[in-house]
Amino acid sequence: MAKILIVEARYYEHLNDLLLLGARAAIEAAGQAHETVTVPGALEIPAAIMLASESDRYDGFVALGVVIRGETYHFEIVAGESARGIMALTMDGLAIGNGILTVENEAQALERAHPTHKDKGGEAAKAALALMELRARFA
Ligand SMILES: Nc1c(NC[C@H](O)[C@H](O)[C@H](O)CO)[nH]c(=O)[nH]c1=O
Ligand SMILES: CC(=O)[C@@H](O)COP(=O)(O)O
Repeated sequence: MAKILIVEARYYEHLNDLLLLGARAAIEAAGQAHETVTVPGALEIPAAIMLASESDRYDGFVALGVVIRGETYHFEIVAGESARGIMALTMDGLAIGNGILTVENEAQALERAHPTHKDKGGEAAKAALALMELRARFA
């Protein structure tokens, strides 16, 4: 059984709960195991994945979080740099699904976080599982 580490940036509690529901359901439907760790914000997710990957305990990773645009340029930094960090780790060979929502408002986030709506948490988990399968195929 493979083990996936879910790294969640718990910036919006209720939205993260929905993303977690979807991600965990997808992993369990695939018959795999999961653990979850929490970081303060999306900017900390890439570092948390990097640190966890050094343990060799996990076969894949799912990044979950919500970044909602505010008044300043900080949205671009948080959204862009968390995505860039995750992509860099993915290109370094880690199987990571990116479920960090980068949206204009809470309504957009809710629609995408809800597992019975756009289920971006489940989508990210399925992406990580797909990369894990590809890695096994090419091994
Ligand atoms: N505004 C949001 C943040 N900001 C916090 C950063 O992610 C980071 O934790 C801080 O800059 C300290 O390094 N994080 C989110 O996940 N979502 C936001 O909307
Ligand atoms: C995405 C953010 O960092 C944002 O929530 C922060 O809000 P503000 O730009 O108004 O400080």
